[in-house]
Formats: sequence, structure tokens, C-alpha cells
Amino acid sequence: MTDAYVALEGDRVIEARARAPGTARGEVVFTTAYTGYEESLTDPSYEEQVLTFSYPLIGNYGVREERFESDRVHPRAAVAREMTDDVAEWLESEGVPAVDHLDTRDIVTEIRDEGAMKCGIAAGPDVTKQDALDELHQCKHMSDHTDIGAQVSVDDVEVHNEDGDGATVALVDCGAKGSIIESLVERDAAVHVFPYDASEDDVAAVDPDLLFISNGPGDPQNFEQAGELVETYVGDVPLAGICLGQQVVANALGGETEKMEFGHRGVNQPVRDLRTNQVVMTTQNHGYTVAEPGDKLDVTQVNVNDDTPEGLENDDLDIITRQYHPEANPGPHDSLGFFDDVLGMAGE
Ligand SMILES: NC(=O)CC[C@H](N)C(=O)O
Repeated sequence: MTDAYVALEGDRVIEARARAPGTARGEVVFTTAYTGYEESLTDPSYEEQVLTFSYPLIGNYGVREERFESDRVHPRAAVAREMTDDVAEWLESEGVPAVDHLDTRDIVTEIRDEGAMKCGIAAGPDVTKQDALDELHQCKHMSDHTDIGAQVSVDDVEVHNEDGDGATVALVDCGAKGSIIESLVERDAAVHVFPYDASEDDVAAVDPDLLFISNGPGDPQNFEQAGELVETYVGDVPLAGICLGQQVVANALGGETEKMEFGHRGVNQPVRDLRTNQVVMTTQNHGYTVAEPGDKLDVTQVNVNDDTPEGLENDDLDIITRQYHPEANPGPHDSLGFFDDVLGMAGE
């Protein structure tokens, strides 16, 4: 039964089945991950996007809050070949439209050929094709969501493991996944989570051993204040970043970022370390990349598929960043050592 529509750029409309009602718009992207739907759906980096799962069955091991990466669902809508009732009911309770019973291979092929694109969704008994097209026509480019940080960051400073014996970490929350904070706390760090627009004075008040820029949604150029913190602290305090964090650090230190055609989203992205030649499997979710690292950062790791920079470092200035997600939720644990390395820079 057709009671849902997915409208893609060029006004192409695909018919589907409604699993959670509503209308929505966002940049449509796909993940090839075959597990981890709870983590992906609660990853703040998917804010303002419509998430299509290329794996055909989503929900086959239920929905458990322990696996959530934040306190809400972030994609504007979810698209799957087949979605279980567990997932559909969860998305409905969150007010996030969801559709299934469509050929997701078709959407993935279209995105691979044409690039990530705008999308409109309409789902439910009373919706029409035109509703999906109206959403599409109101959809903005990711880069035009200039204050997206405000949608995903903490409003006030939050402290985790205040009495921890390890490093004092100032983590700039551009939309941080919970497991990044957990990975630091597990290693005894006291983690002060700052709003995405925190000032130099705010951060200075905790006298950090490490400045850590988190992952986050949208265009890294829309996180200027985090970049200013990097410029302020470089050379004085060790710097670390994950995903958007790598991009913000590169932009702040003379590098450049650009939008990729359709990005990397999945749990089996191979990354090669240029110093050891070792390849690790990684979890990824990004649509922008570092195009030029600038003269302060060396590219130390690259993606095996397309050679894009996956790791940037400077030993003298104590900087380590990763484009992928070493916290590995979901995904292979190959790169968890990143947290030991960055806390090592902080003297632990
Ligand atoms: N996971 C992330 O931090 C994503 C970074 C950035 N929003 C991108 O799409 O490239």
C-alpha cells in the first residue's frame, strides 16, 4: 500500500509504506552499516539529514536505550527496505517519520551517481505526493544550516567524572556522541563538556590538559568559535579531534575542507596508517573532508578506498585528529588506542 512518498532532487518521487507518520526534509545520505541502527539514529552528526539504510533489514535485534549515543533521534527521517515494528514504534514515539517497502538500492545508486541530495518525505494516511515535493522544495543545503551547533550542543557546561585521577579534558561539544565522553571517562579523565560556542575564558577556567573537538553535524566552517579555541590553544595545550573535530582543527590551522560527493558512512571503512602500513577497519559518518591539511599538520592515515585523509598529526605541537570514529559505536574496536594516545599527549 502506498501511503508514503520520498521526493528527490529533480522532483523524482518514490512510493513507499509509512512506518512512522509525518513530513520531513533533509539531505539524503546512506549508511552501509549492517548493525548499529540505534547508534546511527541517535548520532547527532545526522542532524538535518534523512538516513537511508542500505542493509535490507533494520531492527532485527530490538531497540535498547543503553546503545543510544544521545538523548534523541537526530536524522529528520529514516528510510529502510524493511523496518521492524520495534524501530518503527520508537521513531513514531520520537515524532520522526519513517518509511519502508521501497527499493533502497535505487536511492543508494542515485546518491552514488548524483551525490548527496536534498529530499522531502511525507508518510501517513492523509499525505500526498505533493506534500513530499513541498518538503523537498523547502530543503536547505547542509552548509546553509549555519547555526546547526546550537541544535545539538549542551546549553551549559557539563562535567563527567569530576574527581577522575587522569587528565582534565575540555571537550567542545559540537554534537558529541556519548561514547566519546565514555571512552575518556573510562580512562579516568575528568571531562568538562563545553557548548559549541564556548569562549577562551570559559575553557581557561578549567585549565585543561587536553582540548578535544568533538564530532558534529553539517559544514565544519559553521563552527568558527571552536576553530578560534584551536587557534588560541595550539602549542600550549595538546589538541585532539574526531570527525568534525579533525575538520575544525585543519581549518583553524591553515588547512581547507570540502564537501565530498556522497561521503563515508558505514562500519567497514579501511584506513591505512602511513607509518606502519597497518590497515584498520573503522566506523565512519561524514560528508565533508579535509582537502588541504595546511603546513602545520601531517597526514598520517588515509582511506584505502579513496586516499582521503583519515588522520592528521603534529608531534611537536601535540595534535592528533581522526576523521573516523575511534570510539567504535557501532563498529570494530581496532582504533580504540586513539584515546590512550591523546591522553598520553596530555601527560597520562
Ligand atoms: N561525524 C561527524 O562528525 C561528521 C562531520 C561533518 N558533519 C561531516 O559530515 O563531514
